[in-house]
Amino acid sequence: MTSSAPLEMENVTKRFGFFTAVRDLSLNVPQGAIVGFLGPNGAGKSTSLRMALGVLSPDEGEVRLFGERPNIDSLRHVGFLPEERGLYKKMSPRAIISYFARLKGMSAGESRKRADELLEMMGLTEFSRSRISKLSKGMSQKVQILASLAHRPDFLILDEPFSGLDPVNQQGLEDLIIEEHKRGATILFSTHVMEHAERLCDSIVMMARGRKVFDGTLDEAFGALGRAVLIGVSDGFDLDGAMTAKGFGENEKHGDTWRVSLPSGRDAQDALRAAIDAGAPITSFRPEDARLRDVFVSLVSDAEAEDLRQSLAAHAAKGEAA
Ligand SMILES: Nc1ncnc2c1ncn2[C@@H]1O[C@H](COP(=O)(O)OP(=O)(O)OP(=O)(O)O)[C@@H](O)[C@H]1O
Repeated sequence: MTSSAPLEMENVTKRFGFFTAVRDLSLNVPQGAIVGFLGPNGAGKSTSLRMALGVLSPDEGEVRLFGERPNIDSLRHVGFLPEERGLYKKMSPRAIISYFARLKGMSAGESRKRADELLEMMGLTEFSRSRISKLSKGMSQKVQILASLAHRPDFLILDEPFSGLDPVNQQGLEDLIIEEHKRGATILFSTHVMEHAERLCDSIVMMARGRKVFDGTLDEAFGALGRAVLIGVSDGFDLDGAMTAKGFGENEKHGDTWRVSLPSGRDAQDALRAAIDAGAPITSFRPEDARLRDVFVSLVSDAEAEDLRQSLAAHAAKGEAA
């Protein structure tokens, strides 16, 4: 296998008619990484993943899979779970999984062995010879996931793999992703569910309205949100005035608790000291425990606000020109 990164996208744009679904996207999925691809509905995730596989061609920019434009050879090393689910209803899970493995070059004997092993891992052994039509939606989704990775791909691309699974099966899928990663696979998966990304990923890429709004490690994502502490005070104390005087300018009140943003170079202890020095009657204190969900909401709303600003500016420019 080549030493090039499993996936590189450079300034990729995709339009459908006048609509730009993906705008100037650059990203790099390095060998051995688990990357989460996040974004609200319609952000352009599936379109980007389809371009990564060569199912769609970009209008601008370049896609490289293991250093080459997606082609039959490079795709042999890739496993893909599409967003659209669907399997041959009359086949059994065992037959489907081994069929997909054989399509990617595995021998008949090895593919059946691998199918049995995977079905056991996902608790599906007793259904291995049933027809897909007899399985629940979640079960057939698990079979489709197993079919995508049966040939032990070097690079696994999963489009919304967790959607439609109950919490137990979501946990089972997290375990499977970790197993695949231990085996040596690089993984890129899209999701709306931040908690999976928080638990599994080395780094994340966030999209909103076709644009990349964040690309970095989880720590960098939390850093992008800005840190804060939550300070509870009694007797309607004016913490805002006190903290502003001590250089903590951004303070929001939520009931008796204030959210005090930490300016760069000041930490939680500095904020606590400042509140004590100001004589605040403190009833509670804790550094804010930011979640990926907060980062996501903040970056996505920034991107939406920027879009609105640009479209208003374009409207105004049109008006002036008329
Ligand atoms: N073949 C197509 N023709 C026209 N528009 C399309 C096509 N495919 C996608 N789009 C549009 O491009 C935008 C991005 O769609 P895409 O499916 O990539 O988003 P997504 O981030 O995967 O969203 P979701 O999480 O809802 O699946 C959407 O507005 C969608 O309607």
